[in-house]
Amino acid sequence: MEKVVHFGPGNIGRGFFGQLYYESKLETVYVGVTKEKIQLLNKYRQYPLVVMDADHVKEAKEMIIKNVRAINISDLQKVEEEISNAYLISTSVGAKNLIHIVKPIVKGLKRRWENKEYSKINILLGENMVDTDIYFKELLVKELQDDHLINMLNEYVGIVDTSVERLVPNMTKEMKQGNPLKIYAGSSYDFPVNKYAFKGEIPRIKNMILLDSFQYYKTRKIFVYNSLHAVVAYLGFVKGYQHISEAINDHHIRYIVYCSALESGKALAKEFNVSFTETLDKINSMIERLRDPDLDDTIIRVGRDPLRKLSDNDRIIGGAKLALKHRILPLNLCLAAAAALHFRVPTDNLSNVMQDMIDIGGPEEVLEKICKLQSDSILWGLILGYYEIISKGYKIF
Ligand SMILES: NC(=O)C1=CN([C@@H]2O[C@H](COP(=O)(O)OP(=O)(O)OC[C@H]3O[C@@H](n4cnc5c(N)ncnc54)[C@H](O)[C@@H]3O)[C@@H](O)[C@H]2O)C=CC1
Ligand SMILES: O=P(O)(O)OC[C@H]1O[C@](O)(CO)[C@@H](O)[C@@H]1O
Repeated sequence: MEKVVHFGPGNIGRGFFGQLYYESKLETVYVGVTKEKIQLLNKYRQYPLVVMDADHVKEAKEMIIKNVRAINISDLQKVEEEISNAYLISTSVGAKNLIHIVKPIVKGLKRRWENKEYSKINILLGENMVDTDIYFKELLVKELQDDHLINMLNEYVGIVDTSVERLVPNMTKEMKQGNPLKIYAGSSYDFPVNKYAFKGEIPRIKNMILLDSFQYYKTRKIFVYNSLHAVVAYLGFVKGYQHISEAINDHHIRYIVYCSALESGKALAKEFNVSFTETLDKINSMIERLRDPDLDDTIIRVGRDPLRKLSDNDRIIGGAKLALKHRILPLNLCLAAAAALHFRVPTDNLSNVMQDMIDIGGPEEVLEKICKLQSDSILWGLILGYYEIISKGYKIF
């Protein structure tokens, strides 16, 4: 049985990739950081997955995902060994953690080549980030240093960006009852990937969709669908809600969410010269789906890492900049950015870092360093204006 080394045995790692690989008759070796989870995966070599049916949420289907084991990222030698004879590598560690898996991957690749293993290998990136492939390749090149090794990377390693469509929410204590490895997931099975990024034979993975226009597809996922999700979370947080379904069922919030998605969606259609109709249908159905309390999620999870979500090429500012480029005034995205600047969750480290930045340098510090905005720009003025309005407690939504 061929082996996949998958970094990140979290929600998407177990709730999506594990199933894909099991059903494609591949073995999954998870590389993680949590000792207990690694021990459990090695003890049972399987875990239960509950797939919730989108249209008949009460008819959830439980299955057992098998052929799994796990190793710790700190055990560099084992990681190196596993990569040296792997069929495929994949990730779902969170964009901010990609930097921490570069060294072990490079060591594994070097070991492959030292062993004269010159079969081509692909790295599937399962993170919510635009241009993850470009970013990750830069990290690999920096770590490899040597020109000869960089040539080897170019020749033998495919760095493939993907779009994970499935939603895996926060696991509550009740959900994990009976088995801490148990995971609940949304029903989406599709796995779109960048068709042109593979090296060698394209791996046979169930439900993998080879897309021609991957760049448009992925940017739309982040700038429109993930964006509207984040907008619900940040506006909901300001209004004191805890769940996404509560926030989206608030008429004022729903209206702003819808308008924000129109701003980025229309800008994207113009940028890529495609029709907006299909995107509009999807925006409507996504908003409806978020209203369903059976598929609920927490505002804290969806809004997690606000600094990443406010960065210049991510779901809020990325869409706002593109909108402005196409002469669409992104008032609603700016309001959402201002709300995001108020996101303060003690357990979310990046929200603490953001609040420290704001305490020292004001919201301007985030706008300049993270959003990469100029102080004389339209977006700067709009976001700061909304930030002040929210700070002063005026009700604008
Ligand atoms: N949850 C969801 O519905 C979706 C998530 N995504 C993306 O998938 C990625 C993972 O998200 P989730 O699974 O929800 O998060 P998660 O927090 O449940 O999983 C991340 C996993 O990576 C592990 N990890 C962190 N640093 C690591 C390192 N240096 N080496 C090895 N493992 C490490 C964590 O311990 C955890 O098990 C993110 O980029 C997210 O944006 C994409 C689509 C859907
Ligand atoms: O996983 P991130 O990038 O922190 O953001 C959460 C977003 O990703 C998802 O988990 C899946 O796309 C959504 O629930 C949400 O829009």
